[in-house]
Amino acid sequence: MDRLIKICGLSTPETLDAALASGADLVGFVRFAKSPRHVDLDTGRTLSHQAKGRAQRVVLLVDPDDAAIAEAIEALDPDMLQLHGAETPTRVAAIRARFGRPVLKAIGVADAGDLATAADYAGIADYLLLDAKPPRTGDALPGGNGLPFDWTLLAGLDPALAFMLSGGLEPQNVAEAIRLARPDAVDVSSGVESRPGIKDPDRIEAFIRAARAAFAASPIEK
Ligand SMILES: O=C(O)c1ccccc1NCC(=O)[C@H](O)[C@H](O)COP(=O)(O)O
Repeated sequence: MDRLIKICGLSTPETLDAALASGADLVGFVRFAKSPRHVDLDTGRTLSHQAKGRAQRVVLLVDPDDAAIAEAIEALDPDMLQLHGAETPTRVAAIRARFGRPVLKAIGVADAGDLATAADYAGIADYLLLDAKPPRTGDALPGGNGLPFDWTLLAGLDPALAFMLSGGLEPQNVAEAIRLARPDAVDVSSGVESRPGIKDPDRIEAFIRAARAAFAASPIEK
């Protein structure tokens, strides 16, 4: 994972095209019925076909059973699975072994103790996504809440651990996030929307431009 930019929660051909034309490295499709970004299998199939060969296609699932993974793979043929629930290291390993797709495991971070949890997945998940821990309110989603966490916590992270950063990123703050947290990749959803679930092509383009410039200005050695 090397200086990559992921746009998550794409659900229309037009906004997917904006992400691809702006140079997104990865595009994410959410399979979570309570999300305003949820795509049904037919829509996901069409979008994934549109992105094939132009960006890595990621299907996001939350605590999926094997049947939910199988139907998502059959329809979307993703390059990667993003697990955004409470999947244990054992479950992540089982999913990798059974389905043979790389796994991006999301870890909610609110304090330094959460970084120890992240380390538990090193060598098990293919990639780690350090995201803001969702608020404890009843209507909060497991992710995609547009909330940042304290990026300075990541100073305590093993420098050898490659990770993707997300949570409340937007065109205006992604450069500062990259400077402080020194991630290998960044991921955004809410920060490139005009309202929940509605992606804004201009914000997508601005985010990718800002992230690219910040990565170029902040080389990392791992
Ligand atoms: O986007 C959703 O609706 C969603 C639903 C359930 C689990 C995860 C979800 N999104 C995750 C993401 O979009 C990102 O990986 C990440 O959480 C950043 O989101 P944001 O803070 O909105 O940029």
